[in-house]
Amino acid sequence: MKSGKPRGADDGSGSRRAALQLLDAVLRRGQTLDAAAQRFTGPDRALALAIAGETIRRLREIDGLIDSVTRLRLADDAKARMVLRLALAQKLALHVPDHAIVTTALPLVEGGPRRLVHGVLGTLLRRNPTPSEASALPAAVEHRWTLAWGDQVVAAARRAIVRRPPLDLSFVDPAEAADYAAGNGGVQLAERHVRLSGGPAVTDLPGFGEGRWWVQDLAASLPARLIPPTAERVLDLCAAPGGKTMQLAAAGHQVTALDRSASRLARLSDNLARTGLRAETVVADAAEWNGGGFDAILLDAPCSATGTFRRHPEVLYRASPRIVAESTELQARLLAHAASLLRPGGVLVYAVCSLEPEEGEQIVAAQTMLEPDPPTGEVIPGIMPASTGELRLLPGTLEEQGGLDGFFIARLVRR
Ligand SMILES: C[S@@+](CC[C@H](N)C(=O)[O-])C[C@H]1O[C@@H](n2cnc3c(N)ncnc32)[C@H](O)[C@@H]1O
Repeated sequence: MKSGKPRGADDGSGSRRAALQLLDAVLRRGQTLDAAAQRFTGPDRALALAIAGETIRRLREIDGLIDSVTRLRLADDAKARMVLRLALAQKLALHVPDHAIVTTALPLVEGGPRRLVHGVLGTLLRRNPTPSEASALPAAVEHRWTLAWGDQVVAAARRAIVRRPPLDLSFVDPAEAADYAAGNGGVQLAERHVRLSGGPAVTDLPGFGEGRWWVQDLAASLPARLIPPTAERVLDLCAAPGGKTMQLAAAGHQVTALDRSASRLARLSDNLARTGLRAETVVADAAEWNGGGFDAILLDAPCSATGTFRRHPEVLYRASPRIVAESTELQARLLAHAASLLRPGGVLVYAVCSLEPEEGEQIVAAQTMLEPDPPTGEVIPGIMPASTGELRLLPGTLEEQGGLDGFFIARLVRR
């Protein structure tokens, strides 16, 4: 290339090679993007993550483009398809110029299907495709969610997956939120919570260093809002990295935060230190730990996390029926044990960031130790629990305000 750069200077190929490895790790080996990206540390990392992430968001839209010009359908895991996917994501979502897309794609198939990739890419780029406002989800997910939630929710999820989700901040001091929103181009959608639509890196935002807030999707803030304000001793089960622990501590509860992962609890302790909040921390298995008599328990159970697909689109390619079934077995055990740690009359809030009813409604319906404890009125403006006390947050909820992660939340009481 006549770039005038010294040999070895970045010509963009390092980030594309890294993106190819990330895509392979996610689609063929079932890893998360963050876990797969840990091996990359240099300047290529951010661009590689952006390319791989946008590819996964628009995978079916992109595959449709590729299939519209190949005579024989390329196998899903063919290298030519992988490279074309990355190239088209740069075209549709990242505004990379066509010549840069081509010159960074071809070295990835050197000694392989170079002519095929060059031909298909050339044809598609000449058509100048534009990004659509919705992209289909993996077929298995669409099938499941159509049965569980219906066509309109699937249509909303197709729109949500291609949109960049907003950044939500939870404030230590609720009195600060309104001024912060006004001063930083945000909106306050609920008490203590500010939504920003973009801007600098989180660590560069005003107030991060002083620990005035932490990042937390608005939906993820709802479970702790259902803990009765009068509860003194509150147990946060499966607590790390501590978004809900900080909420509970900021609301004035005496919090015990338990997680089985010591390294994730260390992150929770760092978060508490940054925000100046306090909680007792315990490394233990929540299905076995025996310290009882709590006034309230928040069980944020491990799950398939399919509700977080706007921030982690790859969850939709990972959450197989086997992973969901493994989660449900653990969730049922955790809920039964958590119920035994409550004092009589104590309240338990069960939450999962999952859009699979097996991990939410069905877990609560199958337990026998607790009864529904419906909260009255809206939890936050626009979000009303069902008469059973359950909250189901689906794609399409508060869409005009930027949407929410998918969640299931239930408030229950021990009689
Ligand atoms: C959904 S995340 C929790 C997020 C956290 N509540 C928050 O708001 O930041 C699930 C957590 O469950 C923990 N976990 C999984 N199985 C567990 C078990 N058997 N006992 C205790 N913690 C467990 C994981 O280590 C992970 O930190």
